[in-house]
Amino acid sequence: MNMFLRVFKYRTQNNTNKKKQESEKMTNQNVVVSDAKSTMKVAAVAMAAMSNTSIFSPAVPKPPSSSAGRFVRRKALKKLETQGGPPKISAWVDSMRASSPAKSPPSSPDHDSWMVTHPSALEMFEEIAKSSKGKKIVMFLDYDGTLSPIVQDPDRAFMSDEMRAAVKSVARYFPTAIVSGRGKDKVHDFVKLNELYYAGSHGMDIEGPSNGSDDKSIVCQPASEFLPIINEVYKKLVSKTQFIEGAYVESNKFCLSVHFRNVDEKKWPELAEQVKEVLSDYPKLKMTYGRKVLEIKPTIKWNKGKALEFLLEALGFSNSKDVLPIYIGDDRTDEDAFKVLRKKKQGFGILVSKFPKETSAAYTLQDPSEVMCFLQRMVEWKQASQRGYYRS
Ligand SMILES: O=P(O)(O)OC[C@H]1O[C@H](O[C@H]2O[C@H](CO)[C@@H](O)[C@H](O)[C@H]2O)[C@H](O)[C@@H](O)[C@@H]1O
Repeated sequence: MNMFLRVFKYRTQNNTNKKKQESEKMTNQNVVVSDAKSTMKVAAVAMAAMSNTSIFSPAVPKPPSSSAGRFVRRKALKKLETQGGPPKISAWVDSMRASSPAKSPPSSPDHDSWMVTHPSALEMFEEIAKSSKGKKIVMFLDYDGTLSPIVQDPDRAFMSDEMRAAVKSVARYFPTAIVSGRGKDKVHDFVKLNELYYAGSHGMDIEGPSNGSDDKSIVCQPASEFLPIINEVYKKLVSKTQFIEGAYVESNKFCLSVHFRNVDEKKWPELAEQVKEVLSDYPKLKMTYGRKVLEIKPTIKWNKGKALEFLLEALGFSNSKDVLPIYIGDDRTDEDAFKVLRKKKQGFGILVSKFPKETSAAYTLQDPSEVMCFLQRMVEWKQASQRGYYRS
């Protein structure tokens, strides 16, 4: 991508009434791209993406009936996150439990039937490779639980050197983006590769690869106006939770994570109470449940799916015939990206999970070590096909 940069800033306040209402949620969008024409284009896409209120319900294969309880629990959790009015603390705690439900072990009937509807991306590699014929593959990778294993201490979720080498090789052949709930700089510090795109804060902080100077090819920060209240809430949450052993509030710049992985379950109601109390003063913030974490985000219509769409457009791949996006992730927040791909009938979502889960992903990988194998296989396949050895 050409690196002559211009900065384009726009505000949505002066738009139509609908846009005015929307702008209460998000008023400032900063976009930097390589030339004025594409700047306008990318800005327009971002605007369109922000104002799109429709939520797609893809034709996800029906889960096996024996898993019904788990899927009903997920639905209840979603309802709790999205419905208006403050839920009771007991409901919060139920949701905290539901966000880490009991697992069906691999080889259980549940697991076996799930693998039929969501086969292994390694086993289906030939199919995936075949469907990329004539298309440019773009890789999207979540970080925690995908490139690094889930660990007790969020600050020590390091990725292995072998994984780093695999990601580096993939990025040599395919544009590659890291899409994470972490702050962009923090996830960059973990990954340590300058040649990638980074979408931190659940996609609310996007930056293109550095060209060696200080310039960046793409910058998109749709939640920049929320920075002051996020910082304010961060301080309040740190202060309110400081005496709850094991609680950890992590600042992810445009969003916050309140970790309860190391908090005794008996203390979860107390933690929930404190968080609820702080958030009651901030109606412009919303909360969702992640893996033993409460995620606090601005109430804007932006998520990892929007970040994926933004990046594809910014990379010049708005024509779905030319591109095969592959998105690999393990988290509920990755489902927004899987849904986008399913809706567009474009590319594949790959869920990283050993256990059956409700998902819009087409394929699965069991854990980060399988993710690494998949990335290595992509590179070997690309090298072989460049040498003309690969027949599909
Ligand atoms: O979008 P992601 O890259 O998957 O980030 C989601 C959250 O990941 C991190 O928390 C999770 O991983 C930690 C380290 O393994 C684990 O201790 C924690 O329980 C998990 O929830 C990160 O710390 C959060 O800020 C991210 O939002």
